Amino acid sequence: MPQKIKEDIFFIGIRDWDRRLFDELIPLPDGTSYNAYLVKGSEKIALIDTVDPTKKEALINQLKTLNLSELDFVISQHAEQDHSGVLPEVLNLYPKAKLVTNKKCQSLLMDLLLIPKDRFLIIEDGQRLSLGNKTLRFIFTPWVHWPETLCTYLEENKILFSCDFFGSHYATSKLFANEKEVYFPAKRYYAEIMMPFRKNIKRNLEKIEGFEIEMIAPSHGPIYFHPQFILDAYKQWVSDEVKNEVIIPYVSMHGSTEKMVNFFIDCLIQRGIGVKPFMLSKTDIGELAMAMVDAATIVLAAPMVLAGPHPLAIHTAYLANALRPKAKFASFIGSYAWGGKLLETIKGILSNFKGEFLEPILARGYPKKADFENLERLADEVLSKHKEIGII
Ligand SMILES: Cc1cc2nc3c(=O)[nH]c(=O)nc-3n(C[C@H](O)[C@H](O)[C@H](O)COP(=O)(O)O)c2cc1C
Repeated sequence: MPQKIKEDIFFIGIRDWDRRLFDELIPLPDGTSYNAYLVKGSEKIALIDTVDPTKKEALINQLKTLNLSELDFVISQHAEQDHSGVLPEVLNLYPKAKLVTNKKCQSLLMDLLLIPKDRFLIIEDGQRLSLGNKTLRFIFTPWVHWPETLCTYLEENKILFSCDFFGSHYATSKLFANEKEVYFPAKRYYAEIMMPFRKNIKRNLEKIEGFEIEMIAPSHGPIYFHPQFILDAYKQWVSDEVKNEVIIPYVSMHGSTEKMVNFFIDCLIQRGIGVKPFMLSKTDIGELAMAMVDAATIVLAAPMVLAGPHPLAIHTAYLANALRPKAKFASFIGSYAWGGKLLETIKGILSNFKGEFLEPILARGYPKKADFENLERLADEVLSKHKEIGII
């Protein structure tokens, strides 16, 4: 059933309580929601985004419940199918409706969903669209997280419809966000989806700060009734500030690397450094991504397998490189028996990393006295680097 947000403004999103994987990659411990919104002006009616195609019927039913004789505009803020996937059906149902979006989104929608060109009404950055007593203003916010992304500001009610920006994969019966509940799902979402575009997010945050915002209505997760909380959280996440923390994603087949990792964890704790280990064969990669939002140092740990790093370490290095965390230091711990290309392979994958590589520690087989001494030395170096940048 549609839920009223304010007079003539409705949430007609769908909660996907049971979904456990997104993009065939991202774990969804809390499910998700696809939020569509309906805005009724005195003269025109606009739908903002649709839902994932798997929830097509549920959205159409919500629209039918509202008894609309016609829909004038369908705003598409993002071409990805979890928001655009039901556009073809909606446009069929309301043949007079114009699909309102920017040129980039038009081009993507034509290719992804085969929407004919004559259905579009193309808008420019900052343009207004009058619904009578309500006015929509479009704010282009590129790269949150695709090139075409835009937000819609409802001027009279000071509501920012932000699509994926500020979203969270969090299915909840609450329409409005409870700050404590939504903080970690929103941070996880930022880490997985937004972090690679940190610099763009920063620019877009500054851009929307020019608007007086009383409510943020994203396209995943609950609505922010007190948006300052999520704006402040985003400012912190996109800042260059890092925390006195070391993340250790690790894998070990026969216990040698694990022994080194456990010893290194103790060394760091003794030096007053926060540690977050992640055993790669078990970890939820969303948790790992979330830890990458603010850790100062990442130390990957893995043994040699078939002349290179263990494949799980390769996968993680690839992911970390793509997510572009703001870590300032990185290193490697591992074990081998006869040789191969371990460090070269990892460093080659981490091509986006612009920080400093600290001397890695490789043990031949099970770690021995000299290896433990080297791990102590690496912990000392991490300590002095964290002191150098003023986080201890
Ligand atoms: C399937 C497999 C392949 C391996 N390939 C290599 C290799 O190419 N080069 C090498 O130096 N060691 C290789 N090793 C040996 C391991 O790197 C070595 O035993 C290491 O100490 C294992 O560390 P772990 O106890 O943390 O798993 C291989 C081991 C296994 C089980």
